[in-house]
Amino acid sequence: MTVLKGSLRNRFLLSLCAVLCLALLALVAIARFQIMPILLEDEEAFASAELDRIERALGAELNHMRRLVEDWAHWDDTYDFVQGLRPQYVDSNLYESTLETLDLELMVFLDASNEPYWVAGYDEHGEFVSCPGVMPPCDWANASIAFLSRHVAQGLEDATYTWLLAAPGLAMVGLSPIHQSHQETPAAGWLAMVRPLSEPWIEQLRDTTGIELELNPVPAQADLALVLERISPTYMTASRLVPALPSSHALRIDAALPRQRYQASLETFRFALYWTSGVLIATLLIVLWLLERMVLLPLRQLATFTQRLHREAVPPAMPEPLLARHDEIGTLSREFRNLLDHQRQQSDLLRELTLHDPLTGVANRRLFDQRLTELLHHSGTHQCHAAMMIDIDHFKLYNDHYGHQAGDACLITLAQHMEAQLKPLGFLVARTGGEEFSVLLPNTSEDEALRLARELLEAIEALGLDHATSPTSRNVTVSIGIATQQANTVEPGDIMRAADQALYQAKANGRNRAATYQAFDPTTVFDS
Ligand SMILES: Nc1nc2c(ncn2[C@@H]2O[C@H](COP(=O)(O)OP(=O)(O)OP(=O)(O)O)[C@@H](O)[C@H]2O)c(=O)[nH]1
Repeated sequence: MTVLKGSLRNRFLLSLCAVLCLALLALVAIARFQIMPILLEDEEAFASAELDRIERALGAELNHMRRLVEDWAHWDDTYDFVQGLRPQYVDSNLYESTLETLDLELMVFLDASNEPYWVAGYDEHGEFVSCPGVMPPCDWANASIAFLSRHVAQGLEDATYTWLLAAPGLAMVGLSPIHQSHQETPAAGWLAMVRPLSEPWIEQLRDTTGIELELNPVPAQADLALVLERISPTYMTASRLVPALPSSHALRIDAALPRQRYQASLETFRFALYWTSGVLIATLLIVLWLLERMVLLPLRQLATFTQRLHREAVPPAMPEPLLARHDEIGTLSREFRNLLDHQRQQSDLLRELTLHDPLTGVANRRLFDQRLTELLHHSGTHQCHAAMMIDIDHFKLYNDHYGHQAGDACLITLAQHMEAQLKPLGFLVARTGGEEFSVLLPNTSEDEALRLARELLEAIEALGLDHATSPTSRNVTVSIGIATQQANTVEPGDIMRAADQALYQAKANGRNRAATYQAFDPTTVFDS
């Protein structure tokens, strides 16, 4: 069967493809505008939480520093030391291993007038130095000490402070007033401890937090918000500024973070997307297959059947599988078949009407001529056929006497009688005129035709249909003309003209009789 461009199958296929594309577009749009922002937001929250952890770790270090500086500042020996009462303090406490153990770069003792009393620390060459005040070799610490003195001079409350230092180097500072341990006395000075945020210290912070991080001094900015940079699908950097001293600076925490959560979520989403797409495509294919099986295939069968109806001389039968279906197509097929049957019946009836005489029910002239033509054209040269022409004698008188309706009844009675007598023998009786009948007698010789005509004459007279005004008989009688045809070279009209002439002869000879007409010799009329 030819596949039509605009066939239902192609249109469904196109429509389903369009639906599929739209559904996939919708999925992609959902992914792009709904899912991805959620994943990125989640990733931002993750980065923020990681930076919070780093800040908490820094806070814990500052607290540790706070406790350390407070311990030393609230030690009575320190209190005595800054008042010049315990000079041995230096030898017994401020030696190199103390700072090394405490991981300090510098310890500064300020006296009650906020002047440096003692300085101990590592100079720029890494050499441990310890000296009273900011004098060589402790002058390298000038900048830090000046910064601390300035802060203290600004009128700090009597409390312990910790800061992150961004300049001159990365460091953590603890500052505490020096008090006696058990007595409420005014502060005797301040103790400052500076711990460098060295690479080993940062490495330790990395170990503690499990985060790959850097601490970098940057110029101070108003906006301390999180900055996230997605370097690759698997890796990103998150930065946040934390306040530090001096105020012109800030400390930036840079963390390199894995994008595992994002990747895992993305993977899960992709997995779901692929499966959804797969299920969608499979569903559409199944729908197409079902459509093909349940609708398109039977529709094509129905279309093929209707095409064959036009093409084939013998109408084909409706395919049985279509009729057996219990769905709409089955109903349509059955109704279509019923319609066809009805149409055939109607056309049979129409043919019947066009080929039969409506009054008597016997064949009409059209059918008679048709059969006669077929018979003569399909006969061999040795076959002999005969034809009778029958005319009711004095039928005008019958009509005049008994009326037209009785005349009709008479016509019906005679026609039915003749058909009852001749049809079983395979002969065709037709009403070929008003009160004229013709009989076609295939494969019948002249003698046989004559014998049959005599039987018919007798039988009709024996019917005893009264014909009071007939000059021939008291009953209705007929006259019969007979002609035979032996060669198929003669036209159908010739045999009937010959029969007509024989009929004329029968009437001329006195009616209620049969006369034969010998082919091509109208003079040899036999009168019966
Ligand atoms: N009742 C009736 N009469 C018909 C019908 N058809 C033709 N006739 C009548 O048949 C008659 C034929 O008359 P004619 O041709 O003169 O023939 P006829 O009276 O039989 O005379 P002959 O044939 O010479 O014996 C006419 O009166 C027609 O009206 C019909 O269908 N019904």
